[in-house]
Amino acid sequence: MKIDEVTAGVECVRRAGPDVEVAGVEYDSRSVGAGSLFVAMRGGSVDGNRYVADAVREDATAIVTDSAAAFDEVVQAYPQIAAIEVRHGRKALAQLAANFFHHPEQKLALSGVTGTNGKTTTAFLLEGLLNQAQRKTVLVGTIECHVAGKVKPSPHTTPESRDLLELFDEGVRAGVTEAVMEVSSHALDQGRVHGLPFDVAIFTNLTRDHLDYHGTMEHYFHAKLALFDGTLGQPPRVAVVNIDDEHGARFALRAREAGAEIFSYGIETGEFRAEEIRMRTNGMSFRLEAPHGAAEITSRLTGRVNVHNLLAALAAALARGLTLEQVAASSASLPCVPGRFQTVDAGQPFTVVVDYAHTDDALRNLIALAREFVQSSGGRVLTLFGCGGDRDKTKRPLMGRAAGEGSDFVVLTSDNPRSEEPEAILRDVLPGLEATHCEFIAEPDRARAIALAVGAATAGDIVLLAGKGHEKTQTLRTGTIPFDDVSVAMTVLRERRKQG
Ligand SMILES: CC(=O)N[C@H]1[C@@H](OP(=O)(O)OP(=O)(O)OC[C@H]2O[C@@H](n3ccc(=O)[nH]c3=O)[C@H](O)[C@@H]2O)O[C@H](CO)[C@@H](O)[C@@H]1O[C@H](C)C(=O)N[C@@H](C)C(=O)N[C@H](CCC(=O)O)C(=O)O
Ligand SMILES: Nc1ncnc2c1ncn2[C@@H]1O[C@H](COP(=O)(O)OP(=O)(O)OP(=O)(O)O)[C@@H](O)[C@H]1O
Ligand SMILES: N[C@H](CCC[C@H](N)C(=O)O)C(=O)O
Ligand SMILES: [Mg+2]
Repeated sequence: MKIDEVTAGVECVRRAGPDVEVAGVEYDSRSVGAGSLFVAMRGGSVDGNRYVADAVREDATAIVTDSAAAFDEVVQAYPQIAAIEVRHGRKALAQLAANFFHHPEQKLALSGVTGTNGKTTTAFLLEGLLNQAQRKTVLVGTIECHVAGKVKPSPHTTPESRDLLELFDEGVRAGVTEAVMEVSSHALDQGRVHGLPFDVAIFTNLTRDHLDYHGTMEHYFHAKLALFDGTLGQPPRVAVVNIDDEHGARFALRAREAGAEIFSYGIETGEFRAEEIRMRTNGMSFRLEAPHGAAEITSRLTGRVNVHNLLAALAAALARGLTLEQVAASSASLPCVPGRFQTVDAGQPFTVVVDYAHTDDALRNLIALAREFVQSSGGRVLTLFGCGGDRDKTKRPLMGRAAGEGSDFVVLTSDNPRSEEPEAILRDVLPGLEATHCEFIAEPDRARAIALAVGAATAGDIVLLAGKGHEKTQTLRTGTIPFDDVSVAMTVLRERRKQG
């Protein structure tokens, strides 16, 4: 593709160099090959402009940079290279990639889910509803990506625009007509989804997380708002908003002002409501009250948070043109999401649950649900959890408090310590946990901690293994090792059985 075609619509500060052919668009020098256009941009940890020489060595034909100095250097040192200076690297990258992949984002109906918790679950549910209606989809999110049923690994909740557009392009070529994606606050803030024309935008909830990145809840709120208020280029056609959340009304107001139609949902308020909820450990049902009728909904998912997630997915599916009859008929067969309230059963007389709760709000909801379930058996709630390293430290004591307040016994352990000292993370949790006077033990080794939690359980109890959900690895200072809560728990349960 000619450089002029790739750069069409990109706001350039300066341009120089020849009229080159572009064979690929890359934002990482390590992916550059012959004919690539390399977008060199300043990041939070390194300056991509440092890698311009590497890109040239790999036979890049064009450099787009967010640095005036780097632009001058390319013009002087590499006259054979097309040089373009832009103000915002990631916004330019999004436009360049959209041009390069022939605008697949305009050939798909895009639904985006944002919020602190529930994005993965809601996205899976919506994808399932669309698939049941014979619509081919792309799914993008934390666990994995799907392109017309083909499963692909997911390095991020929301990939860089270039990778996203490549997935969309693959989808379009496979006959996909809809894309459902999780949109993280990091992605919104950085411009990874800049220019994407969302048809439906979903807000699940806003509670404390990621303050290491956003600084304050107000900044975090504004990052998420960008999906609704036209900041990305245009507002969504429909905004599906959780009106039970304390921030819901603000999202709805700003989306409406921007021109979106609002589909509000909530358990008791909102246009899409759940009435007569009946909850079981292995499923639930309720009557969906919608603006144009009502329908009986049955699901394999359980818990109040999943009533919200289902309402969001149902409202979004209706916004995408499915009928009430279609969504009601499909909901019962939608599978549970891996690592979200996933039970581990080796025939033991108590329940073991693996869940991805990694915020204080999610932990509190999870424990409250477990409490409901043990009420009839008279059992206890035993909670194992940790906090991720190199992430929001302010949530650590709050998670400690949430765990201690609701549980009968807590096992405090490591999540993904990343570059941090595991014991230091545990120390940050203690003030909140100790304030609750709940009995607890601290064991930084997660496998050993799981054995302790399961070992402490007796008939009728619920053991919650929180924080890592579907994850198959644990990241420590020494590297990333294979680790899976479900299989560790299964091994422990089987051994416990053998020992009688
Ligand atoms: C805080 C954050 O979002 N960081 C992401 C971001 O980093 P950054 O902007 O600081 O970039 P950088 O690493 O400084 O590099 C700058 C530029 O130099 C380039 N580079 C770098 C090295 C090199 O040798 N050559 C080269 O060209 C990089 O590709 C990049 O273009 O862009 C990088 C390139 O895509 C990501 O790898 C990195 O993810 C880090 C590892 C990360 O942990 N991100 C997490 C926090 C994240 O994004 N999470 C969210 C949401 C989680 C949720 O769902 O709650 C997500 O969407 O996944
Ligand atoms: N609607 C909800 N409200 C509050 N908590 C929820 C909700 N849905 C799920 N949770 C809790 O949050 C955990 C993570 O859920 P999910 O993976 O769907 O969220 P997410 O927003 O995709 O998270 P992440 O940002 O880490 O990708 C679940 O295991 C559950 O404990
Ligand atoms: N998307 C979240 C996932 C956290 C999962 C938890 N296991 C952890 O490592 O903190 C994050 O990157 O902050
Ligand atoms: Mg997710």
